[in-house]
Amino acid sequence: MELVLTRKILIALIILAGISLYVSFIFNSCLVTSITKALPKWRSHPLVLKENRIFHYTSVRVVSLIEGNETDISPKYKLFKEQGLQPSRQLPSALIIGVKKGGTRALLEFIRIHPDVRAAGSEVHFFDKNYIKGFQWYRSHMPSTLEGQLTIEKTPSYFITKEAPHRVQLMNPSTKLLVVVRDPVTRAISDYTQSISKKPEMKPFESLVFANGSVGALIDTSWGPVKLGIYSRYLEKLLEASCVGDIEAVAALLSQNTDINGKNIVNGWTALHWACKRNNEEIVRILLNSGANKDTVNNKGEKPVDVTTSESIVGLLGGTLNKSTGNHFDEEVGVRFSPNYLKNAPLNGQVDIGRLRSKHTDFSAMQTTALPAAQNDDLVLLLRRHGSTDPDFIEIEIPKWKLTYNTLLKICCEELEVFEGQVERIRKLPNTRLRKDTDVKRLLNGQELEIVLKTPNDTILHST
Ligand SMILES: Nc1ncnc2c1ncn2[C@@H]1O[C@H](COP(=O)(O)OS(=O)(=O)O)[C@@H](OP(=O)(O)O)[C@H]1O
Repeated sequence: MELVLTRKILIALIILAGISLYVSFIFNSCLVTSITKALPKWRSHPLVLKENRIFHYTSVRVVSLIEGNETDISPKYKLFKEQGLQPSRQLPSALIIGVKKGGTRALLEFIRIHPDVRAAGSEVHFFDKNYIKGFQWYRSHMPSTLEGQLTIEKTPSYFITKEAPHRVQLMNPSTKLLVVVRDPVTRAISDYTQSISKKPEMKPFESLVFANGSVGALIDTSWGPVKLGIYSRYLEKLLEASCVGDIEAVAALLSQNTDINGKNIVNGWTALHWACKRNNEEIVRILLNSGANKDTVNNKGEKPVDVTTSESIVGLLGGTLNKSTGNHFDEEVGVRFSPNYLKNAPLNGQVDIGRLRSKHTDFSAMQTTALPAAQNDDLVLLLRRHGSTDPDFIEIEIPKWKLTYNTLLKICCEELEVFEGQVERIRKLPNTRLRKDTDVKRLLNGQELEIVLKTPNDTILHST
């Protein structure tokens, strides 16, 4: 009996060993086949080449946009995350830019109820106080969004920040701007109430709002809370600066050797007259750099300098401010002012630059596109900081018409978050130093650039 049992166990063990051997053989054969199949691929595309490709062409620094998001407790965000969707941070496509005490917080809160809207919680103050920190910094302050969701931010002081419109335009010309206004009197009271809550020693409202402090006198329109309530004063500048396409159109035309001093056949105005009239310093600079004649007179005998109210433009033109020009805000009569933008509304919403506009087919194409054609005419450059531990390049885009050494330097500094004064040189890789505008104008798409800093250890303002 015992002998029979031992034999049975022996047979079972032999069968088990046979099965194990067979399974092991099959498994190993599969492995060998896959490795053999994979090897030729590795030989023709070595891993090291792949890494080089990433090294050379990665355009955006790899930053985790999901980790470190513990503070984001929005239920809808959690829900999306649970569904395995990958959110990322985007620059805002809409901004609530003012006005202070106009109900901007309420507006933002109402809009963000929509599930496809995500908003930065607090005021980011990028276009006024934090612009130097660069767009990467700005983006890092935005909430995570999914594809199709809209990012929105509110900072009421953008409305009164002179540089804000141009800066927003540089970020994205099609950014939607929302302004909520309120009865200027109640707005002023609300503004004052907030100030006095912080500074209880402030004088009473009545003694600040009237010109000489006595009730019933003229309103002091230079006092902040009143001044801010004269909305059209700020709106006018905003609307002017929002004529995005025209700045680029002027440059596009100039690049085609158009008649820079061409006059409008009806009023004799030149492009420089219009740029001055609209206090558009950037266009004035472009025109002057391109050889515009500042002494050309229109049919009324006015030079460009005679139609501007901007002291800085007057400085550029080397003249004196014409106080008798009826276009400037008349401070002495308080709230009486001339709405330039409406009074001189250009045809089709575009600056009148005389015959230049109709001369060029490229230009007429620009009128019909939502984004200026110059956007398609951007030069894409690859940029990194010399000696950085991060070897990746980032992509930067510069409109070709804007290509000057200074513009390039400015954009590079903004992108890499360094001060211009810290830059020792801009190097076109592998070994050419860029020195002047003509060097920059010769750059081609995809050119790799390095910013070399004077003191590498002290240059990073913000780590990413
Ligand atoms: N829905 C709605 N409609 C009208 N007014 C409203 C609304 N919601 C808020 N408010 C009033 O707006 C004032 C605050 O404005 P802001 O949010 O723009 O303030 S801030 O600039 O961000 O500090 C503040 O005004 P005061 O109470 O007079 O100070 C709010 O009461």
